[in-house]
Amino acid sequence: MKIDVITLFPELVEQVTQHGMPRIAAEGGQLQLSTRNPRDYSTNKWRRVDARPYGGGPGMVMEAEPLAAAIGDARAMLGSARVLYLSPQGSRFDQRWAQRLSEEPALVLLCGRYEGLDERLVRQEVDFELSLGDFVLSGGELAAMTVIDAIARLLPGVLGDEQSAVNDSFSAGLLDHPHWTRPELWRDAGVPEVLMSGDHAKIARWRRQQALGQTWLKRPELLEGLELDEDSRTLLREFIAQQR
Ligand SMILES: Nc1nonc1C(=O)N1CCN(Cc2ccccn2)CC1
Repeated sequence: MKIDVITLFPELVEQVTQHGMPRIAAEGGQLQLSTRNPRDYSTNKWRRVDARPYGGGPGMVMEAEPLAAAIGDARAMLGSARVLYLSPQGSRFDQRWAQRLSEEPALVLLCGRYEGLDERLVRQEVDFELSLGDFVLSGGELAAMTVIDAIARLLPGVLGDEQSAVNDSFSAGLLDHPHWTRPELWRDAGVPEVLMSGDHAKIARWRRQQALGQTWLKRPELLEGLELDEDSRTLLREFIAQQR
């Protein structure tokens, strides 16, 4: 998968393939990341790419033309690529979006700064507008790096088999089950007996119940979107009964 990121801070975004799963994906050839600075497409000698907003008001707006030219070059290099704009106005990014985007052959990620982009550029060039959440960052770069990380782990061959199980719980729409590791006793707190039993079927069932229970406790709205099978409903009822 090819990703080209249009950003005023290429050196920041390029850090994302220096660590973790994006690094593994880049070294393994599953992910090819490139960056592009809109200032290289500026038509003025100051390399400015922002201007004052029509209608007045604070801050600056990124001009359409340098961004459109950068997108044009990115698309020429990648072949037909969808354009994703990271902004607080977008649809909420989640694991389903990560899965959906990881199936694209190529993406152009657009990182905005200042107060945003000229609306005509958004309307004419942007295919997806996504938000990481209802908060305001300094720019789209950290959001783009987060999206790249979430996509990279889903690319074929990047996660080992044992790790893809981690994905399963999230992609199944549930929160993860809790984890314990050595020492067996820490500050007088031990480990649930079932995890020491060596009974892998029983452990898997207990972990499923914990994932269901933790989701019920912390993010009940996630359960509303799921069709639980009879066994899961039984596990959840048992968990809830134990809470009382
Ligand atoms: N939340 C987020 N999820 O994705 N990106 C963000 C985010 O906060 N930012 C900061 C502002 N940038 C520029 C901007 C400002 C206003 C309207 C559109 N664009 C975009 C990226």
